[in-house]
Amino acid sequence: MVAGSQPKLLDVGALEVVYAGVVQALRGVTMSVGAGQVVAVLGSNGAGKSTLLRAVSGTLGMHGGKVTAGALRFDGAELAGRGAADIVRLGLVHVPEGRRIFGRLTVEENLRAGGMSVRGRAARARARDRVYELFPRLAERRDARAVLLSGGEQQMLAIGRGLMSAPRMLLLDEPSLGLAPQVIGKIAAAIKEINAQGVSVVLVEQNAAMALAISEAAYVLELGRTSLSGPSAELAASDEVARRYLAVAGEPAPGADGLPADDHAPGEPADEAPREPASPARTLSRWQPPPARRGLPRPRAGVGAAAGSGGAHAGEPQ
Ligand SMILES: Nc1ncnc2c1ncn2[C@@H]1O[C@H](COP(=O)(O)OP(=O)(O)OP(=O)(O)O)[C@@H](O)[C@H]1O
Repeated sequence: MVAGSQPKLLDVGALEVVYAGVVQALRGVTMSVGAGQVVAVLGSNGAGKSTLLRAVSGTLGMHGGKVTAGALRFDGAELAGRGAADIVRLGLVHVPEGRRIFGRLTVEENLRAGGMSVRGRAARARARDRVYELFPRLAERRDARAVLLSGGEQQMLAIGRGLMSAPRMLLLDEPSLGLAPQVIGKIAAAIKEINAQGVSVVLVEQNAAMALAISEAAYVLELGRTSLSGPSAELAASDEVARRYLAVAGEPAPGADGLPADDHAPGEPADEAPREPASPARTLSRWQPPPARRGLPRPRAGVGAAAGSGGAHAGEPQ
């Protein structure tokens, strides 16, 4: 069971999406997110994760995609046929992959752009202050042009900009992409804090260890279908997920709370990894079945102890 005991805020039912009239990207994906939950969506490159977020946020059209079947509801409201701006007004905000911030604008100006739909100067100032409280580093760099920020700071800014319209749910697409482990820990901690402040989160990630550590429930997509779903702890403990998505030979996964031991201030040079996935081994798309591990440590304590764990099952999670 994923969200049965809580009222469902987001309901996706048997969703099918086609790009350019020919590429079938989603083939009947069902997902539900309860109010106050963090739900992770995992899967390899091309599995359909970004497509799922685009469908929910009404941005598929910008990419030449179209929902061809299925249901999409947010807090009971039908999302089909609504434009992206209308969906933001409902309280659903999408932070797409790749930190699409305005490089030539300052941090403050980027945040202002994110709050344009918010009525009232005082409400906008409150939202901005909340972002600066969450990310003190952004406050320090408020007058810096976004292009000069480190990768971690840019990701904070992308999330902060999404928070400016005071969403009820954030759709985060790969916030850890290209960041060093200690920065990923900071992003994970921020997601937990945002959630603690009452915002539900759908977290698309290739960093399965981080995503499972901070989410309550998770869905695994494969070739446009849900192949596994269940409580995150059960998925993390299942042999199949460990074998396919948590195989990190010799590299520590984030701690059980998703936080790193290291606590560098964001923006320091050590923060930013080269702009590519931090490690092939922890990136689902590039993960290859490891050769015989020859005594290498298991990636997480307890992983693999529950082969075929009852909580991780295909399709509908209920
Ligand atoms: N704009 C597009 N036009 C045509 N096909 C697309 C488009 N965007 C995605 N696709 C295809 O849809 C499928 C799902 O892609 P999607 O980007 O949703 O996967 P993903 O799981 O998010 O992968 P990644 O981790 O690489 O972003 C893939 O086959 C992809 O090639």
